[in-house]
Amino acid sequence: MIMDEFRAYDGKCVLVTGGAGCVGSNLTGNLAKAGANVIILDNLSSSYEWNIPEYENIEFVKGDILDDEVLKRVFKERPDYVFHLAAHFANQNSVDNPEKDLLVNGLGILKVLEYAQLVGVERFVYSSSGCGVYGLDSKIPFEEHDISISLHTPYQVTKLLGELYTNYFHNLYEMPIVNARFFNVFGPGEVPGKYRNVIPNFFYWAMNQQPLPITGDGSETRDWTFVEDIVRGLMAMGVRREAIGEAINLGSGTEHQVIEMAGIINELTENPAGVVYRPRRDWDAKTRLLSSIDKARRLLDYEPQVSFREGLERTHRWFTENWELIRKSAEF
Ligand SMILES: NC(=O)c1ccc[n+]([C@@H]2O[C@H](COP(=O)([O-])OP(=O)(O)OC[C@H]3O[C@@H](n4cnc5c(N)ncnc54)[C@H](O)[C@@H]3O)[C@@H](O)[C@H]2O)c1
Ligand SMILES: O=c1ccn([C@@H]2O[C@H](COP(=O)(O)OP(=O)(O)O)[C@@H](O)[C@H]2O)c(=O)[nH]1
Repeated sequence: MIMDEFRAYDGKCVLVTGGAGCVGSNLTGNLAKAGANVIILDNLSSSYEWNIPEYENIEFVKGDILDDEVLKRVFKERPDYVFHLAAHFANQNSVDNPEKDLLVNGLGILKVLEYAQLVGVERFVYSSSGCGVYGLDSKIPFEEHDISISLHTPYQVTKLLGELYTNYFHNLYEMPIVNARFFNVFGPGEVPGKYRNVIPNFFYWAMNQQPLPITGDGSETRDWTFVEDIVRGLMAMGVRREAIGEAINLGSGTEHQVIEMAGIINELTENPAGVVYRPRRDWDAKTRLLSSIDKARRLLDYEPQVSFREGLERTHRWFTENWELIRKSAEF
């Protein structure tokens, strides 16, 4: 996947907070392949060390973004680029633990920005969220200007807050920030669990031959985006000048229904148990999420490469190859 422009990372120091997670483990592997010296700062609160790619140019520092001592240690390396992915994840977790959510996603990003400002980074890329910034009053497909401040979970509030902080550092200190608005990411690297996304959890239950619980009527849609496409978009955001100061959607630009996704997963895993219907989650007001990716195409030459079906097949392969580790790690 290495394109010519990603050679800009060769020999550079890149800090990835949350680099052991789903997106982070895929991003750090590709940065390492591009020749970067990668530092992962992650407290493993929602990820596993076995998931970190093994390259000699990846250093893993176990620690918390709220801990000044560990922040001083990683910023002493004077990173050229920061990808800030660490977060308290995600909606249901934030409804259950709203104060922790604010601490990590609010105070956490503020601290990382303060240290990034002190050392003077070439780029600070923040992983914002489509579900966090667009609301019921935003027009579908969501364009970057059409944001909402009528949100439904603490996580959505704090993902938006993160953008307000990055914009503030850009406006006052001219920090070269980019706000990457991910739509529902899926793919190898996301271990199932109580607070994880639907696709890894459906694979887990299907591989255990359990029925897949559809929370709603199954007609709900999401703009599921394969993690490798997200990584290509992120790496372009790190090097493209046109991206500085911008918020840019990273999605697939297509939507699929939950019932379709469940059917493919049951087919791939040969799960005879089918689906069961459960009530919609009380905070889950957005029955459709769909990105416009025109801006990403224009500014980044971004083009999703992996179809939904192929992405699910590749995720299934990862589950099969890592089943014992996944089975031991998944907590519900
Ligand atoms: N996955 C999605 O569908 C999606 C969609 C929109 C936005 N995002 C955002 O993208 C980023 C990455 O998402 P992901 O799916 O890889 O999530 P993830 O939970 O797999 O990764 C987040 C990582 O941050 C780490 N972390 C949490 N709190 C920390 C702390 N206090 N200090 C240090 N590390 C900490 C976790 O251990 C984990 O490895 C997050 O910021 C998330 O909000 C994800
Ligand atoms: O156990 C579950 C969890 C989620 N969903 C559906 O899957 C979609 C995506 O849910 P997820 O929690 O992965 O992401 P989010 O709702 O935060 O976008 C939503 O339409 C949910 O209704 C589901 O049917 N069963």
